[in-house]
This record gives sequence, C-alpha cells and structure tokens, in this order.
Amino acid sequence: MPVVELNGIRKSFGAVRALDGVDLSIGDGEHVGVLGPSGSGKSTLLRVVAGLETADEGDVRFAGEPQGDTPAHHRDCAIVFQHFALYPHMTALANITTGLRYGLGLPKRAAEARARDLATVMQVEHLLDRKPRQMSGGQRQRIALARALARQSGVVLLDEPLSGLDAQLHSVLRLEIAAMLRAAGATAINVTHDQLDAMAMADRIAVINQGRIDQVGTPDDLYDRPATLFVAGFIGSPPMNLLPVDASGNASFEDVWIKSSQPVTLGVRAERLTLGEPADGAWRLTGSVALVEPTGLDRIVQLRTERGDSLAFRCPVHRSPAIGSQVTVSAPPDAIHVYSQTTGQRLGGLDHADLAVVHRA
Ligand SMILES: Nc1ncnc2c1ncn2[C@@H]1O[C@H](COP(=O)(O)OP(=O)(O)OP(=O)(O)O)[C@@H](O)[C@H]1O
Repeated sequence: MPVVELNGIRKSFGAVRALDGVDLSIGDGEHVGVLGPSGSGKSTLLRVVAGLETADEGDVRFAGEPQGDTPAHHRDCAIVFQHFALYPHMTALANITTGLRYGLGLPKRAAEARARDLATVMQVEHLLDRKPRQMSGGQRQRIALARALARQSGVVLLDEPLSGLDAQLHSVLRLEIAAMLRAAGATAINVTHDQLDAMAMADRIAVINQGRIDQVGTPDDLYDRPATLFVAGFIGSPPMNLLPVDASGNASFEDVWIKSSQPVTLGVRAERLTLGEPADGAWRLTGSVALVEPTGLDRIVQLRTERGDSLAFRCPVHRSPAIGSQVTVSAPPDAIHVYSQTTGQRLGGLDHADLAVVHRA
C-alpha cells in the first residue's frame, strides 16, 4: 500500500489555480522529488499534504487513511522548511527534543537519548550544545533535518531544503541528506526547483507544470523519454533541442521531410548531435556558430540554422569551432523524439504511425 496518496487535488487562491488535479502515489521508504519552475504549485502541494492548506477538491491519504479532517499537528509527517526555522534561543539539542517532548509526549531523558542517537548517526553530535547563530547554514539545516527525522514520522516533507546554501555545501549536503533519509528508511517528498537536486536525491521525480503533474518517473525516465514538451525543455542542461516542423511538413533537418497529420516538434539532446560529416542515414543540419560555452569537460556550442532555429550540441575541447563559422552536425534517427504541438505530448520516435519520413534525393 502506498504511504502517501494524492487523488485529484485541486486548490485555487482566488483566480489563481495553484493545483489543478494532482494524482501522486508514494511508496514506503521512497524519496520523491517534486520539481517545477517558480509558481508551478510545488509548495502548495507540500502544504496540502502537511495539512497547512486545505484542498478544494480531492483527497490526501496516509497509509490508506483519508487525512481530510486531520489537522496539521496530528498528521504523521514532519516538515523541513527552506529557512531552517530552528528556535533561535534554544540549543540544537533542545531544538531536536522539543518536538519529541511536547509533540510526541516523550519524557525528557528518552527524548534526549533519541536525539543523541540520531545526532551520532548524522554526525552532528558536536553541534548539540550550540545555538542556531553559532552554526553555519549547512549545520543548521542538518539540525533541522535531525529534528524532522527524530519524530520518526511516517513521512518527511522537505521544502527547498538546500536553497540559500553556497554551491559547494549545496552539492555535499544534497548527497548527505539523501543518505540520511535512506538510512532512516524515511518516506520523503522533496520540493525543489533545482533539477540537479531532484536527480541526485530522489528515487522518482514528479515534474509539475502550472499545477499539473506532467510526468512521474525515475531521473533516467525523465531524461531519456520526456513525456511532454514542457519536460523536454525543462530537464537536462542544456535542455533538449526542440525544432518545430513547419506547416508544409518540412523538418528543419535538411535532407528529410516529415509528413504528419498534426503539427509536430522534433527533439534531440545536445550530446546526440555530432560535429562533422554525418554517417550514413544520419540526419543533418548546418548552421553558424553563435556561442561557445566552456564547461571544463567539453564545450557547449550554440548553432543558428538558416531557418532560424537555435540548437546546442556538445563537442570535445580540441574540436571546438570558431564563433561565426559554418558547421554541420548530425544525429542518428533513433536520437530524435517527436512531440505533438497541439497537445504537447510525446508521440514517440520517428517510427510513430502518424509520421511519414521522406528522405530527399
Ligand atoms: N496564499 C496564497 N494566496 C494567493 N496566491 C497564492 C498563495 N499561495 C500560493 N499562491 C499562488 O499559487 C501559485 C503556486 O504557488 P506555489 O507557492 O505553490 O508555487 P511554487 O512552485 O512553490 O513556487 P516557488 O518555487 O516560487 O516557491 C502561484 O501562482 C502563487 O502565486
């Protein structure tokens, strides 16, 4: 049985539809990332699960039990907020034990014993006597997480737990937090706008777009087979190149026509495009180099085609073309994804029944 189930959740604030029919099911011990741009409804979703916000429609279940009438403080979940929200006048130990003593009613000694055990596992025992202002941002966030995990709740809810931390700490802490949650066997919902965080931490990711979930899948599912144009353009850095096919059925690939009963957009990832003369059967494009972006590992090159499409490809440092030069890139047909422009949904690959691919002589 799923630990958390959301069925048909809708929530509006006046005219703003924050959640527009959200279904999501989370298994025991699973870590699900909720990923989407600013304003897409991520925080509202988390607040509805926590009971801090009431859904207009739909229901939230924990272990099969509808939570509709259960107030936030009686729900079996703990939240870690974006801005630490530790009590500033209390030590880390007191911050962790307060919830155990006054929330769960544990006696002081038992609460402290549990807090110390957890602090040892999380390697923060040296911080227990410090107050929040005596700790760094990362240390405060570890204590906030310890406080949430100490409650041994069914569900841990994380709201942008890494925002506001510097880049290096950020990447260390995301692995640590994911490992701590796994070690505790916690079921977690982790809201973030950062795809790298979601990819690194979550077992599955729900991509939310304007209050609806476009796709739920493993990080690889989302990357390899984005279900919608939105996911294709959101996941990946650089995101997938998207090339609309014009009304006459002209693909922007030069030697190919696409005939389709509906307008489609072709997608191809930057790393599937190769610089230089194409192999047999590959689709090719020529354009002028607009920008070359060093990543250290390689170069991301932005190309502008004659038709006016922009696309990015990756190439090794030693083969990097000069800005302004004309180059040809190509992709194997199996690297090409096809999306409906009408529905935004992925139709599949070039073998889709609606498409006829005509190679020019
Ligand atoms: N209390 C509120 N009153 C009015 N509108 C709200 C309220 N809370 C959220 N909204 C609106 O609902 C939409 C979704 O907001 P939400 O905070 O859930 O998005 P988000 O994806 O968490 O965004 P961010 O990443 O910027 O925090 C936004 O348009 C927001 O302005």
